[in-house]
Amino acid sequence: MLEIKDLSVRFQGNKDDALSHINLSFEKGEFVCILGKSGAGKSTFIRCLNGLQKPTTGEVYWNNHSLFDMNEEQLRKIRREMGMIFQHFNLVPRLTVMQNVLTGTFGYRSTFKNLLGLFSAEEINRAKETIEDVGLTDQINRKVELLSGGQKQRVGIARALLQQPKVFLGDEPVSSLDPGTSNHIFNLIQDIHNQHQLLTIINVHDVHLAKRYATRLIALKDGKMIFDGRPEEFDEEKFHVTYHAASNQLDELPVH
Ligand SMILES: Nc1ncnc2c1ncn2[C@@H]1O[C@H](COP(=O)(O)OP(=O)(O)OP(=O)(O)O)[C@@H](O)[C@H]1O
Repeated sequence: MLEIKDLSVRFQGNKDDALSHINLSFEKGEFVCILGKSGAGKSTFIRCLNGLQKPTTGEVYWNNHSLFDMNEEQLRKIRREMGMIFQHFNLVPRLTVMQNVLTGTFGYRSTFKNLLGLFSAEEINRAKETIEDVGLTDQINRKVELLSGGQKQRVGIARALLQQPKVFLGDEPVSSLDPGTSNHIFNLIQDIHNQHQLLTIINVHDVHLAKRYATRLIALKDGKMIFDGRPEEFDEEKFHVTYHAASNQLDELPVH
């Protein structure tokens, strides 16, 4: 479904790769968490998957089509199939829950319609259902700036869901939330993942959370993939290597 071949990214002016020769493939139904300490390359990786970040070398294939050979219109179509949620929610604070969620239809509509803010009855009904799915019906007409962090992330999830995505991408979606709320958000993501049989790929700092929900873990360190396996295989030693060991020890470690 999603295939990454020899993907490397080096930002202009940097002497090291942010991502270095990553090879991976993902299938529908997998719940993948990406681990790694700050600066390991997690966000850059997620941004490559939906074409927001162009690699220096390598390819990302979506159902056998190269993302980086596509024109803007083709890429826009693919992005509709990729719902994305963010650490800082990326909502419009002065708009209501309903208005924010309806922006999830933008990928499907002409710019002219977007500017006029026209939504069909069908779109409005679907948005209402999605807001109900994330448990925010009682907040539907409230401005998003008045909501808690957990509620804001629910709006972000509802907006992504309205796109009817096949892939759900998360860039540290619970890093701004307390542990209890993070659990609730992960429960919700898991329910949605199971119900719609998605491919879910999420960056996360909390290893316990990742091990509880993921079916597959990937660890990055200094842009290199140092682990790819089942959550139960990510033991104390792998944890130490991912978060503490010096980078110059990496060459001695096999990739799992
Ligand atoms: N736009 C940019 N220009 C230059 N360097 C960048 C840019 N974006 C990221 N980097 C560098 O690329 C590397 C990987 O960054 P990235 O944000 O992907 O890491 P991360 O694992 O997501 O970190 P965090 O957990 O702190 O969000 C870092 O060394 C970072 O400084």
